Amino acid sequence: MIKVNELNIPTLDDLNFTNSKVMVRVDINSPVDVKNGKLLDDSRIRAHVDTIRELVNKGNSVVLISHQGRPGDNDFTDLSEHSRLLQKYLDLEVEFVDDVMGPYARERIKNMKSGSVILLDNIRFVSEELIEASPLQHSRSFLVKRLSPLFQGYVNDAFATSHRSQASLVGFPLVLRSSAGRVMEREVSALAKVFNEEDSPKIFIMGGGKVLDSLRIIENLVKRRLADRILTGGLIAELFAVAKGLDLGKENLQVLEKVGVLGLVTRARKLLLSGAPVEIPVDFKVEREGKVYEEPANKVNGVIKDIGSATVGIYSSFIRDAKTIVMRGPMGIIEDERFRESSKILLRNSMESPGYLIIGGGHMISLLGGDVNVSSSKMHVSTGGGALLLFLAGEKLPALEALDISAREVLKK
Ligand SMILES: Nc1ncnc2c1ncn2[C@@H]1O[C@H](COP(=O)(O)OP(=O)(O)OP(=O)(O)O)[C@@H](O)[C@H]1O
Ligand SMILES: O=C(O)[C@H](O)COP(=O)(O)O
Repeated sequence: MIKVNELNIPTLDDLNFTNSKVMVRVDINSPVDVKNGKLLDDSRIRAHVDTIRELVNKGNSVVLISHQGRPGDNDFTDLSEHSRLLQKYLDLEVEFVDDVMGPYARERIKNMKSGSVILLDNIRFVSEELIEASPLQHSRSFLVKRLSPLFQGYVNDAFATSHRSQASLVGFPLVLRSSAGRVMEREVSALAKVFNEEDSPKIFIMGGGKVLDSLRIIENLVKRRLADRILTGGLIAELFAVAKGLDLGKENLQVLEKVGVLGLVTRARKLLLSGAPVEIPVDFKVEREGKVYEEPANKVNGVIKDIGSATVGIYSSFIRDAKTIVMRGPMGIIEDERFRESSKILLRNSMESPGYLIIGGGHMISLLGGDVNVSSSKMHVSTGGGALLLFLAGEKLPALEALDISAREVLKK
């Protein structure tokens, strides 16, 4: 059992499914090259291999469900390419069934042999999946009523989707014996450290462009006194610089206005006045007439693109003394290699520091070469984007709540 935020989450060690038919909810939602349907990054597919292999090795028949994209978006595709990659990494046959809960899918599931693997099609082809509703309501959905009788157990391995109260994530645990998979277990165990007192001092390095999400995390960290220091980069740093009264110049204010950040200055200022341990850059890398300059934060003349080297040095000194470091979002516009150095230096210093490092977010993971399986005793690379943000912001994750309910109500039967 994993205990986190008063929840008890069963693991595969608690349920130990053998010779059963098990539904496994994974998150293999991946960036798609819309020109040819190829996946641009398969790290999430690779992340789930050990859960699937463990279940197969115990004689279970495994039926995988996942979403890809959202209806109407150009990355909303079927899962045929995902099944090809899963088969490659699992080194096992993966039967792709281009159905979800219809008669063909149910027939194929009924006829499975022990140790076989099926991947059903995109779960978001089923309209009920996109409804945000309670576990009880979803346990009464057609999706759950049609599929659950075919299984002896359910495993949720989709940490990166655990912030969604959708049928495939919260409906099955109320009717089937359920546990977390190994990805979910690794994520929740690692991230629980953030809330553990003894893993201090804790440094949070918050960057990127999702300013409202990052502000919500910082507000939670300050309210719960979880952070010893919050080092800012990216657009969140610019928000706090403005909140501190720095004049970043018209061009940068226009950038902040355009992405709706200026409306958050009051909230940021309130945090600063409450004594929040938020550090802002002392210098920035700016671009002016096509050239790159480093300028003091109070004398910016150009468009901010990254934090400066003096700031990297100061932030690195804080990192060296930390026991837990959480990094989410890059310090600069890393799509442009001229603005990648600061993030890479801080990432390297964090990895070399004696502290435990948690990294989240697609852009930061890309600096690692995209491998989310880099989980050592000193480091955890999260598969989560929005889910990680909300977990760090102290919000409840419905999929975890549903597993806790299952442990209390289904397992006890
Ligand atoms: N100073 C800056 N000005 C404008 N954009 C910035 C700046 N610094 C970073 N960014 C942008 O932030 C984006 C990444 O932010 P984001 O919050 O999405 O991080 P992430 O690690 O990808 O997280 P997730 O996986 O949740 O998307 C990049 O596209 C980058 O260009
Ligand atoms: O990539 C993600 O953040 C997860 O797969 C969740 O996807 P969603 O935001 O479409 O629910």
